[in-house]
Amino acid sequence: MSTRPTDTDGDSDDVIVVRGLRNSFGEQVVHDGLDLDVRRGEIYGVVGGSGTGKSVLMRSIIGLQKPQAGDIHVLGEPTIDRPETEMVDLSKRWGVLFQGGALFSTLTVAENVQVPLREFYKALPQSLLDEIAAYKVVMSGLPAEAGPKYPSQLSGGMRKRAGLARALALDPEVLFLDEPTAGLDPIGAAAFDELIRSLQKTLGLTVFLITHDLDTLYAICDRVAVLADHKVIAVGTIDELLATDHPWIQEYFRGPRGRAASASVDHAAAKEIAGTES
Ligand SMILES: Nc1ncnc2c1ncn2[C@@H]1O[C@H](COP(=O)(O)OP(=O)(O)OP(=O)(O)O)[C@@H](O)[C@H]1O
Repeated sequence: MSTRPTDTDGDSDDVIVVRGLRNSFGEQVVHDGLDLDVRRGEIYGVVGGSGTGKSVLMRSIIGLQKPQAGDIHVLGEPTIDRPETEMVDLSKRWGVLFQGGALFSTLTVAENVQVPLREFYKALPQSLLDEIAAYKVVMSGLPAEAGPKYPSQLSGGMRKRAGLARALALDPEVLFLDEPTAGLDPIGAAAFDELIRSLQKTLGLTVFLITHDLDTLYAICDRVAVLADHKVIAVGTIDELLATDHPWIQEYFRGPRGRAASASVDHAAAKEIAGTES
């Protein structure tokens, strides 16, 4: 486990590199000297108390929030102070699922998925837009019949999947997810976790995942970064994090909910082994 990145430039295989990030709103300092590195092909979880700046961090990385200081590179390219046209080209290479899905309520699911396609590839014929949207809808685990429905006609879990279908519209290399399982029941959340894991494997995605969901952290994250004191105070596998003596980390992962999440992963692993052996 590392508490800070070991070099200043990041590894060439790092898809996201943040150095010396500072964000503040008036007197309130959110980040100060924050560093992180996300490796290609990993699911990188980000946790921290409420208000520690997880969403502001994600918004900074994708260029929606201009930091006071720092360097950010995604896929080897800077995201701070880029000319808009260059930023548009870069942003085609990632997909974002915001908290709450952020779907357009007056558009159907299929039309929502087509929004980024229309924005970036204006000349695509409608037949092709329809075909791509239908494919992304099914890829996100929705029935094909969900395409012509409006967000208000879907359950919370289906709306998340619709948001995911839109995030996947441009075949991204990196997927940013902000609290994807918030508001889902445990079964729906576990199914969504599985979907993320399987998409990450089959599409070779790198995933930056903000979550409060301990089950998600245990089930699918390769490494987890902990935000506190305005920076990433520790990053590693959950076992590595458990070996630290930071009080917040201990309380978070060893508290009753952390123990329950750990037990449920152990139980799932035992069932899988039993299934393989029978
Ligand atoms: N545009 C803004 N203007 C002023 N303050 C902001 C703005 N955006 C975020 N903040 C503040 O920055 C802090 C971090 O916000 P952020 O949403 O990143 O927290 P978070 O860690 O994602 O929280 P949660 O886990 O509750 O979603 C909060 O105190 C928030 O009020």
